[in-house]
Amino acid sequence: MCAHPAGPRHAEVYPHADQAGFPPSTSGDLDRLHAKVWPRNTFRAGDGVVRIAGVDVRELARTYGTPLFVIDEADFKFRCAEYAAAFEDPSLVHYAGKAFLCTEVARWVAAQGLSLDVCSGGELAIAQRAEFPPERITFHGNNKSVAELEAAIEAGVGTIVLDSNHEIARLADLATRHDIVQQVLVRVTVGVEAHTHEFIATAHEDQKFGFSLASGEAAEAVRRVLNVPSLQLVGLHSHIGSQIFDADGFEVAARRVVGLLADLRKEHGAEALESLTVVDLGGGYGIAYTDKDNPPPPAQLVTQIRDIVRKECVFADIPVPRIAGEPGRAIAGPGTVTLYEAGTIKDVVLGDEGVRRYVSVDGGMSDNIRTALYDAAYDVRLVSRASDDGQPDPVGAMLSRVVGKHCESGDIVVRDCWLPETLAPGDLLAVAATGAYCYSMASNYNQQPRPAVVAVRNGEHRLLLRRETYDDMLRLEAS
Ligand SMILES: Cc1ncc(COP(=O)(O)O)c(C=O)c1O
Ligand SMILES: N[C@@H](CCCC[NH3+])C(=O)O
Repeated sequence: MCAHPAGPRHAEVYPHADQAGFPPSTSGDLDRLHAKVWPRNTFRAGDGVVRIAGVDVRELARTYGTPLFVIDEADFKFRCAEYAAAFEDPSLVHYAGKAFLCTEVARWVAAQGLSLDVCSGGELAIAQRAEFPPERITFHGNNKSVAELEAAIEAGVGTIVLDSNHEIARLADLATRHDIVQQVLVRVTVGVEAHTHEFIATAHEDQKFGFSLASGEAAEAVRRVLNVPSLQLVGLHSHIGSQIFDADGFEVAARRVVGLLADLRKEHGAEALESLTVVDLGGGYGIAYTDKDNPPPPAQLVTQIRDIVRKECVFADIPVPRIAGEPGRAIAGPGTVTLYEAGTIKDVVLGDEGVRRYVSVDGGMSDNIRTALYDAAYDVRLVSRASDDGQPDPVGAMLSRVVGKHCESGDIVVRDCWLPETLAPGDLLAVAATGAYCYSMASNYNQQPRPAVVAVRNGEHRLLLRRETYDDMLRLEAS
C-alpha cells in the first residue's frame, strides 16, 4: 500500500493521471459523492456504505444481483417537476422515453402531468400498457413504418412529428382511411452545428432527420400538409442534439424556427395557420456525468430559450407560440446508478508509461455502450465500504480503468478513474448518472442477460424490470 495517494509515487507511476483529474489527496476524496453527479438522495453513511434513498447498496446487490440499475424515484420525479415549472405547463414537457422507459416510469411521467415522446411502436406499446393518456403522446422517428403509424392512430396519439415526404403521404392516407384528422408537427432541420459529440448532433444539414429549412424543404412540407384535409398542422419541431450545455444552439434554432413561422404566415395568412400554436425545440439538455461538467439549471436554459422566441416573435410581429421541449437525459439520467461487483483486477505495466489497473466488472458494454460509442466519461466509486475500511492508515489511489466482461477490448465502462488501492474482488462499485441511454441501449452481446432495474424510495426498494434469464434469450430459438 502506498503511503499517501497524492504522494510522489503516483506522479511518477502515472504520468497520464491528468486524464482522470488530479489524484485524490485523501480517502475522503476517493469516497466523495459529488452532489451534482449522484442521485439526489445518495449518501455515504458513517459505516462507509452508500445508501440510495435510504437503501443500503449491499442489500440491493444481495436481493437483485448485479449488474443492477438503481433509480432514485424521488430524483426522477423532482426533475420532472423542475422541467414542468421551467416550461410553465407540465404538458409542454414531453419526456423523451428513448432515454429510459418502462411501464412504471411511464406512470410516473403521466402522474406528473407531463407529455411523452415515443419514437417507436415498442415505446408506444409501453405507454399504452401504462395507460398513458394518448392525447399527451407525441410520436417521432425518421422511418416510422405504416404499421407503427397505424398503431399510433388507433391508440389516439395526440401528435405525430412528420419527418419526410413519404411519411406525409403515408399518414395522410392512413388518417383518411381511419376517418380522423391527425394533429401533426413538421420537424425542421435548422442547420445548427450543436456543440456535442458528432453522433448525437441532429440539426446540421448532412444527416437523416427532418426537413431542411435552408433548402426550402420545410416550407414545402408545410404546403403539403396544409393541402391534406386529414392532417392538421399544430406546430413546428426542431431538435438540435443531445448533451448540450449552452443556450447558443437552441437560440439559433429558435430564431430560425420563428423566422420560418413568420414566412409561413406571410405565405399562407394567419387563418390558414390558426392551429399552428406550438414550437417544440426538442430535448438535449446536458447533465453532469463528472464533477467537471457544469450544466445550467433547467429554468435558466428554458427561460433563455423562451425569451429568444418571444423577442423574435415580437420583432416579426407574429403571435408568440407555446414553447414545448423534450428532455430525456436530463430527467432520467442523473437519478440512476449502475451497481457492479468488482471481479478480476490486473495491474498492467505500460513500459515507461507506468501501470494501468484494469478492474473488471460483471457487466460492461452490454449495459452501457456510451463509453465505447461516444467516449463518454463517468464517475465511479467504491460503494460497499469506505476506501480505508475504517482503518487509520491512509489508502492509496490507483489510476484505474473499469472494464466489462465482454470479448472486446473497447469494452470500457470508465476509461480513467481513481479507485482505492485496496479494491478487491467482491467489492461493489457504482457508476453514476446511468439513467439515460444505458438500459435503453442495452444489448445481449455475448449472450449477457440484461440487468434488472429497481426503484428506491424512502428506504424501500421494488423491482421495475427483472433481470433477463438465459431462458428469456433462448425463447427466441426457432428450433
Ligand atoms: C427528437 C428528439 N427529442 C428528444 C430527444 C431527447 O434528447 P435528450 O435525452 O438529450 O434530452 C432526442 C434525442 O436526442 C430526440 O431525438
Ligand atoms: N443515445 C445518445 C443520445 C441520442 C439521443 C436520441 N436522439 C446518448 O447516449 O447520449
